[in-house]
Amino acid sequence: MLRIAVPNKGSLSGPAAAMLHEAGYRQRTDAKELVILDDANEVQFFFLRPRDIAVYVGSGKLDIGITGRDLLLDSAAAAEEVLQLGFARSTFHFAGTPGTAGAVQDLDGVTIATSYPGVVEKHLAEHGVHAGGIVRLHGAVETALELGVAQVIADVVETGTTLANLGLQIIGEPIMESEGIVIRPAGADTTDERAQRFLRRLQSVLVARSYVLMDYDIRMEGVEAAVALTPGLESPTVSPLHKKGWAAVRAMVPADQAQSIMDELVTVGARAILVTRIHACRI
Ligand SMILES: Nc1ncnc2c1ncn2[C@@H]1O[C@H](COP(=O)(O)OP(=O)(O)OP(=O)(O)O)[C@@H](O)[C@H]1O
Ligand SMILES: O=P(O)(O)OC[C@H]1O[C@H](OP(=O)(O)OP(=O)(O)O)[C@H](O)[C@@H]1O
Ligand SMILES: [Mg+2]
Repeated sequence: MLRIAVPNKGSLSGPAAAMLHEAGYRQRTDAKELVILDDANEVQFFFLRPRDIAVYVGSGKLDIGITGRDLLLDSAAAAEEVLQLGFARSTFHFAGTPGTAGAVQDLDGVTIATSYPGVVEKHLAEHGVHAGGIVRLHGAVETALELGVAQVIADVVETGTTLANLGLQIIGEPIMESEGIVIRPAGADTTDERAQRFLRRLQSVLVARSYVLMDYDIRMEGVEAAVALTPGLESPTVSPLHKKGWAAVRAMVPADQAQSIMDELVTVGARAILVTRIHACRI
């Protein structure tokens, strides 16, 4: 039985549950369920606080976990990233009232409030900066400035709305980029078939979401120019049409390029171009 840690709340939990459902795994129907067994797939899911997931996986008590890259780094757990999932994307920044500081080098002796002291301490050490102190908070970190708990904050920024609403400005370069990731214990057996199967299923969801299937008809003499536009993953399927001198082509194309590829295909003579969503796949 593969034991997998899944975020039980916060920005990671909804997208993680949706991805696992799409990958064919049983998910909980009640948010109060903390452990569920998916017998058919031989996995057990443990719904844990996102911040604790790297700790459990790093200790080897669980085989795999879904968490945020920033949470993994903050925990300093002996776990490693094995797959990026593309959701809960955020950037981690220092911020303060305008004029407080221009770069990380200006933070010598400055008090910094954050929910991610591990990430901040590592970044300061890399830049040889000695803060005046780090105040650990569990949320609503931006408010620490108005309440005088710290002079600067370090926090997650997604749209920048929270900072803008409080009249705060980003200081210096991003500390790190984060997103939902899959982690395994450091040095875990990479040939473990059960873990590989789980990772393959999630990778397949990522591919199914980011590609579409494109079909079109084209005269034989136009096939080479057309397949150059739709090379597919391996190579496109080209089949003869009943009408002499014509072929049908089928290829996977990146979903976000589908419209521009269709524009190009029309110029090389393609007709009846159809785009279909991919429900599931294995590549
Ligand atoms: N507004 C946001 N947009 C995108 N990702 C976010 C956002 N806020 C937090 N995250 C990401 O979510 C993960 C933190 O999850 P966690 O559940 O601890 O906090 P949360 O999503 O802010 O939830 P809450 O604050 O309600 O507890 C981190 O990887 C972080 O980068
Ligand atoms: O750039 P934005 O789009 O405004 O998003 C960033 C905000 O979202 C998160 O807060 P959350 O709502 O999770 O509350 P919290 O601070 O209590 O964690 C994060 O801590 C920032 O405050
Ligand atoms: Mg939050």
